[in-house]
Amino acid sequence: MALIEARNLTKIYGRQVACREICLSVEEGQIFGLLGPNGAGKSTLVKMLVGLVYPTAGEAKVAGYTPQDIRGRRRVGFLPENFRLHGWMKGEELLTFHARLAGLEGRAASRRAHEVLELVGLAGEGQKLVADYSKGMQQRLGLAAALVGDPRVVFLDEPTSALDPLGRLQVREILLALKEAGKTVFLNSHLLSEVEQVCDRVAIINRGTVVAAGRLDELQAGPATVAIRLAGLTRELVAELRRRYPELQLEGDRLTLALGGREEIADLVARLVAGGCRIYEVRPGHSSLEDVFVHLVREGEQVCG
Ligand SMILES: Nc1ncnc2c1ncn2[C@@H]1O[C@H](COP(=O)(O)OP(=O)(O)OP(=O)(O)O)[C@@H](O)[C@H]1O
Repeated sequence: MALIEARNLTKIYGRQVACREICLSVEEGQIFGLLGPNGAGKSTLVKMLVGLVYPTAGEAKVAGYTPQDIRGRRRVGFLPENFRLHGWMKGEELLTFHARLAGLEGRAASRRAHEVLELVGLAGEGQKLVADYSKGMQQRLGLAAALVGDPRVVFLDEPTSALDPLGRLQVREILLALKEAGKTVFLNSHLLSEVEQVCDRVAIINRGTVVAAGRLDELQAGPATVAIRLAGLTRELVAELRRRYPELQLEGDRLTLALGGREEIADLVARLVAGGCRIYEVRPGHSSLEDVFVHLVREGEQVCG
């Protein structure tokens, strides 16, 4: 069942098109990653999905309701990118306040505040003023506030930008625990390695348009490389291969080629063997998410000038 659905979502600010006819759907229990360069429209898309910005055109459903519907909002947690928490409140007080807003009362609200403080690694810091928290601690507190109402769907806009490597690891663990508990997570992140490690599906947007979407292995299934250790390669065979693979490199007994896809490897090896080569090692490489991202964003720049 799709818990997040966007159909032709478009947002135009004056003459600036922030999002153009975005379609996507996220199944229940998935961690979905949204990637894109600065200004691509990621935050605008999230703001439309959580009901903070009205779309110019198109529609969205989150947890079965339109983003403005209070019944849907009760099921949604949100950590905005540039959030400001009340500095004059203590951490625990702020979370108890958010727990009350989410409908919990009295002891249940303070118990839940304790639980989420612990979940984000701030147990023992709840009596400090939020203004005295470090940036990373404030980000953890923001994440705790997003989770305090036990939402079914969580939108996190750059949740680890202020965190050290250990903090990032903890957030990844929290995201995986949320998935384990059946929650749906929509993650905006610049950190490709983070997305690669936790997301089931990914969309890449550039200049307000989705330029790729799918499972990570599908996105990475495009151009591939292969490194082959071999003996007996003749000049004629090298010339033949170079016509087909202009980026061919030969160093000692190691031949490296850029292929159109991994499925070409079997035919390539068969041709080498038929040409009299002995093969010692075949090592396929796949394109990283970074390769895919850079390729798509650069391609977009060339098309748009
Ligand atoms: N309130 C606004 N008024 C006018 N233009 C806006 C507004 N919010 C965003 N934009 C424009 O819409 C485009 C998309 O911005 P958005 O913040 O959604 O991008 P982003 O992908 O989240 O960027 P970043 O990664 O830098 O946070 C940008 O050109 C931005 O200048």
